[in-house]
Amino acid sequence: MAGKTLYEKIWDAHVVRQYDDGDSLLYIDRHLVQEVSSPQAFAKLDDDGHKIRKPENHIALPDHAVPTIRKNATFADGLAARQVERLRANAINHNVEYIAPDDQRHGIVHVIGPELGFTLPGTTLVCGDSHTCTHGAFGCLAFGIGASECANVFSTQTLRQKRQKTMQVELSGPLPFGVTVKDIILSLISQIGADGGVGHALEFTGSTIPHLSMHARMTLCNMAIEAGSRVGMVAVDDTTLNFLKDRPYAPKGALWDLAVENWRTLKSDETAVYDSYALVDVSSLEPQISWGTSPEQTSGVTAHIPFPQDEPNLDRRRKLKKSLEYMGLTPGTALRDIAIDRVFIGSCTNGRLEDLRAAASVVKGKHISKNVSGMVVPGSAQTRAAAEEEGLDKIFLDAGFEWREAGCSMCVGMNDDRLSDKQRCASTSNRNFEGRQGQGGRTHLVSPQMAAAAALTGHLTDVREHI
Ligand SMILES: CC(C)[C@H](C(=O)O)[C@@H](O)C(=O)O
Ligand code: SF4
Repeated sequence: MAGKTLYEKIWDAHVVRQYDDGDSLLYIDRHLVQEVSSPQAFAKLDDDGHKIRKPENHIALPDHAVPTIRKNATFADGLAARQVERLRANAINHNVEYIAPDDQRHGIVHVIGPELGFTLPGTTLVCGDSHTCTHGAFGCLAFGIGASECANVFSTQTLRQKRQKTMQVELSGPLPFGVTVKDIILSLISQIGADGGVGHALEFTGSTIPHLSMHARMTLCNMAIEAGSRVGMVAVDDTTLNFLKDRPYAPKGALWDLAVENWRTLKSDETAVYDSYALVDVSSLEPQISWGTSPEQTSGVTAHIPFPQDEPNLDRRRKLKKSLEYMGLTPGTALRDIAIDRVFIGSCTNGRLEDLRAAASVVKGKHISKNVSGMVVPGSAQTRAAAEEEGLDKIFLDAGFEWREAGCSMCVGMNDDRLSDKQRCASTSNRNFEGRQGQGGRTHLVSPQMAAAAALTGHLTDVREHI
């Protein structure tokens, strides 16, 4: 008999009820609540006269709309200010722990969940945010949900869900010089497409994984949703356990030992069968750059902008033309010749300490191009403090970058950090949709090292020539 995949193990352990149509009612262990997606859920709760069933299983914090200059902070607009204030009021009203922007534990939900040890292996964790897949790096079943689902989790601590198919994504070989996990996941998405993972829970496996830190695994799982998959997972190993030990919300003492015993079983059985399979030959990768308006429109740094007439599929050809028009790019241009105006280093994809270290190592002792304005935004207050302890802030400031406070910042145009019309940005975030970083703004997704190198030269460039 076939064994179970990691996804199936955690799923089965959380089924409360099985419905005739194949849906399952799942028990939800933990819920992260942010300001953009929660107002309707709290309103529904209040309208129905319901209380939150287990307030201690939820943490609320604002990240999307918070200004990243906190002193004399002004909000981008009335909506942003209202969202943050409503979250605070709703959380207090419902006895949910609220982490304010000036709290030392503050940050982007997907950065602080793991930092606090709120994200734990074997659990189900949800948030009204599509990048909740990030937490799957800890061998937990984490996925983004909609506002009405948030209301269900509040009042019942359960969710009715359809079980996904499973996809094994094998990463093979060591990371070459100058190549990072960001390049792995961008390359996977360009290979299988932005819809390649639809209906599937991805599990990243293979010889590359044991060498990846938790920070790197989170970057990997963060972008599962950009391949169309709500879930991205990595099995538990010593790296996972070492990261979590002694974190504030992680179990302690005998409970820790008991938990570890259970968590060690959180890997797919040898005999497990996945519904589909993809392979990334990591050892042959080069640094990647997205050049279009979907993360799948990505190529290696040595490539050129494609010619739409070479695309045989008419629908794809039309989309390609439209992307290049929006991006203001001419077919045949070398990616390395594209001049940029701005650099953004941050987000829940690449705003963690290792990312900042990597970017700092490229710009140390140098100065960014006079044509570029650069911004570094740590993913959390703790990340910011740790970076300052190592002097990374000084390296960035000396190089001409701005050093901001934690938040989603220019990953998404919901706060003051935005691109203006036609501004071009090398960004470490995860989405390059039209208008994502500000109306008319043009985004190139890259790794932190690649973003740092682009800041130095004023154009997209190959980081391998700068380290
Ligand atoms: C605003 C929020 C709900 C959204 C998401 O669902 O992911 C945002 O975080 C994003 O990255 O696009
Ligand atoms: S940093 Fe970007 S991707 Fe992550 S939660 Fe915020 S807006 Fe979404």
